[in-house]
This record gives sequence, C-alpha cells and structure tokens, in this order.
Amino acid sequence: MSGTSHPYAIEAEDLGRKYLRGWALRECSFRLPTGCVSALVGPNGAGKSTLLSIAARLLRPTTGSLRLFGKEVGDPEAMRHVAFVDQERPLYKRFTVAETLRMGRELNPRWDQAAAERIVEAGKVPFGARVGSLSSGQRTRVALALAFAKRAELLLLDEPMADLDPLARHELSSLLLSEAVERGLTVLMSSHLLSELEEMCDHLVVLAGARLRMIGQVDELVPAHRLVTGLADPGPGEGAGVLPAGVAGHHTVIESRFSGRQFTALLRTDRDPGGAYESVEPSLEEVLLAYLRSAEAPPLISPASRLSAEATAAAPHAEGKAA
Ligand SMILES: Nc1ncnc2c1ncn2[C@@H]1O[C@H](COP(=O)(O)OP(=O)(O)OP(=O)(O)O)[C@@H](O)[C@H]1O
Repeated sequence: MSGTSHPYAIEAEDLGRKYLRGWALRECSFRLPTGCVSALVGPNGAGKSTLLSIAARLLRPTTGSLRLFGKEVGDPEAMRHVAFVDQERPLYKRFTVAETLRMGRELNPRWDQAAAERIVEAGKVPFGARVGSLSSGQRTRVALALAFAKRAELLLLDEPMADLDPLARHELSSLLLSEAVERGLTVLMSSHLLSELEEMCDHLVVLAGARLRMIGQVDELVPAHRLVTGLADPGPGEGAGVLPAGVAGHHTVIESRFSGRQFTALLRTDRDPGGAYESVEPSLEEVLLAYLRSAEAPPLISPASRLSAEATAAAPHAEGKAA
C-alpha cells in the first residue's frame, strides 16, 4: 500500500464508542483527504482522544468502521503508515533518550535517525538523560521525534503543542508544515489553541457532545457563513427581541444573540440577507464558537468530507465488537 496514492487517509462510517456512562463518540461518518493538515477541535470530553485512539487502533469502536488509506484499521499494513502521539506521551521512563530512539529504529523499517536526532538536538534534550527525568515539554519533543522519524504518512497528534514553550511550538509546527507539504503527509491534530490551529491547519474537524459538528477545508467552511447584525423585531415578552423574518425565514441560523434591540446572528449562507442588515464574512473563531455553543444547529459536513455511496457499501460494520 502506498498511503499517499489513496485519496482518503481516513474514512469513518457510523463510528461510535460507548462507555458505561454513555457515548464518547457517536454516529461519526466522514472522510479526511490525504495530504491535509487538519485541526481536531471541540470542548473537553467531546470525543477527540477517542477518535484518535480508534484511528491508532488503541481502542476498538462499539459501532461502525474506520479505514486508513482504504484499509481496515485492524490491518497491520494500515498501521505501518500511522504514527500516534498520545496525550500521555507513553514512553519507557527508564530508557535514555538515545535508547528510546534506538528502539524506534529497531521497530520501524523506514526509520529516519537523522530526523529524530535533529528534533531532539533542537530542543537541547540530552541523549543520555532518562526519559523519566525529562520535563513534560522535553518528553513531548521525544514523542514527536519518534513520530516524525517513523516516516508515517498519517500523523495522529493528541494536543501535541500543549506543553511546549512558544519557541518549540513555532519550530515544531514549521517542521510539521514543511513535512506535510514535501511528503504529502496527512496530519490530524487535536488542540485547544485556536490561534495556532488557524496558522497551521487548512482543514477542520469539530466534535461536540460526542458528535461530528463540522468538517471540511477551512477556506470552504468559513465563506459558507455570514455574520449579520441589525435591529431585532419586537418579541412577545418585555424587552425580548426576535430575529426578523427576513433573516430567520430564509437562512439556516446557527446562532443568534441579542443585546438590547440589536441582534447578531451567524447564518449558514454565502449570500447577504439584504434589507437593513449589516453582513460580513465571519472569522474562523466566530464560526467555530457558534457551532460549539449551539448543539441544536445542524452539522456542516462539506461535500468532499461525505462518504461516497461506494465507500459506504464497501465498509464492513463493527457493530457489537466493543473491546
Ligand atoms: N476509559 C474511559 N471510561 C469511561 N469514559 C471514558 C473513558 N475514556 C473517555 N471517556 C469519556 O468519553 C468522553 C470523551 O472523552 P475524550 O477523552 O475522547 O474527550 P476529549 O475531546 O479528548 O477531551 P479533552 O479535550 O478533555 O482531552 C468523555 O466524557 C470521557 O469522560
């Protein structure tokens, strides 16, 4: 299998994971194009780590299926092309950094020792230090060095930048981007740092309440919305305004807020509503926050992110195979 020759790095169909307390991930169907750098965002407990862990085969789904470059996630061939940096950065604490890299070299036929050493050296992490004695940022750097040197075609990164200092963040995100461009690498990385994601990612996967809320290329998701302000119509109650019919009646309203008689609404439309309303293209942050705050708003799955009928027909189901 050549990962990059397949158009989709990930295809998930009806993917779900249930725990005793409820669903951590539910009815998740999408595909992620090969070569994109995708931000996986959502509030705490949204299901981001669960999705990444299923894709890294550390967790079995309760429902549905997931394919990597067209192969079932359980296929050993598929896993050779995937590197996962877990939120816990699980490394052998008693190994030195050099021993950790040596283990990586022995386990991975495509290992790039020079790349691993470059990443470790750039952070001035001593090769002789035991992993257990490193700071959390230094451990993250070693975990990222292992992931990069594996020469995987899909990098699954769970909050990779969370404990790095600003310089290290800058350096490693530049590396990530240049690798993605040069090698057609696909990256799916979770993060809560929106500004960082905006700089790095061209694609977005948004989860909330265990469900997929939005997915697609940033430059198609954002222009699909307008942020509209204007005077609200008087509502039935004292002081409470309502959206004018010209706004609410013709567009999908993702979120609306009122301040005095003024309303602000995020609409899913690429046209100005006209009338006496001001309308601008929202920022990525405004779109994202509106979807996260409005659980009842319909999800937005871009056409390129939808599973094709053939993919759906070909995918076997994992119903009842919970680990
Ligand atoms: N081993 C487990 N047993 C029971 N519930 C779990 C387990 N792992 C995760 N969950 C639950 O599944 C839900 C999704 O968790 P997950 O770790 O995927 O969220 P997340 O989006 O990665 O959150 P965060 O941003 O805080 O890292 C949460 O409600 C969590 O409590």
